[in-house]
Amino acid sequence: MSDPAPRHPYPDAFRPDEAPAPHPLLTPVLGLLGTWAGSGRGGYPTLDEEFAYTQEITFSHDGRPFLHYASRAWLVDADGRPLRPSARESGWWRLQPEGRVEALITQPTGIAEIAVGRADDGTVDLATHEVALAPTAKQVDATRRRYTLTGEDTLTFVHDLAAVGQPLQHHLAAEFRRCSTS
Ligand code: HEM
Repeated sequence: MSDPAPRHPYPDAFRPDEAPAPHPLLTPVLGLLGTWAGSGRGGYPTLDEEFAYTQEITFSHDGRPFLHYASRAWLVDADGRPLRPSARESGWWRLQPEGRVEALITQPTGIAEIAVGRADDGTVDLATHEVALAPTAKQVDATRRRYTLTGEDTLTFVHDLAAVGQPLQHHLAAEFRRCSTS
């Protein structure tokens, strides 16, 4: 009798040297594969004060020309102790020729973004192509996300936001270290 609930036969890879072999179109983003943890600060003109946060990001692939992307953040106090869960999102980065990227990203706050941009020489720069909002979501008009590999195991991230009547401007900046992949 066959197993009624077989495990998925095509698990994701989190390292370039892990099976399955990465699709050639993933070459410009191979340095991002894996799990990253870091901390950052954020703010916005509509908020009373800045905030500090910690964030985990994971990029993986299954041999096809897209990355699975997942991010979860939590607010922390001045000593880095967790205060509460914060932004969470996941999606797909579809790699195209010449390092072009089409990213589909959704958040539990009712925001779905399609961002387009380029991956090149250790940086990924994504800007909004379209935003779709659930009926009760806050107004978000555009974002810009820049990821920069500053070393094999270090990554910076900056995020600009045009939302709730404000023009595109700084919302987040963070620095990450690669988590061990053994
Ligand atoms: C690490 C990721 C992020 C963190 C830690 C973060 C944190 C925050 C915090 C603390 C607030 C204030 C409201 C609250 O206390 O919850 C906020 C507001 C907001 N964030 Fe973020 N955020 C993140 C990513 C994003 C992204 C990716 C978007 C949009 C695509 C976004 C859009 C907004 C909007 C629209 C507001 C509401 C501003 C207002 O109503 O005045 N955030 N964020």
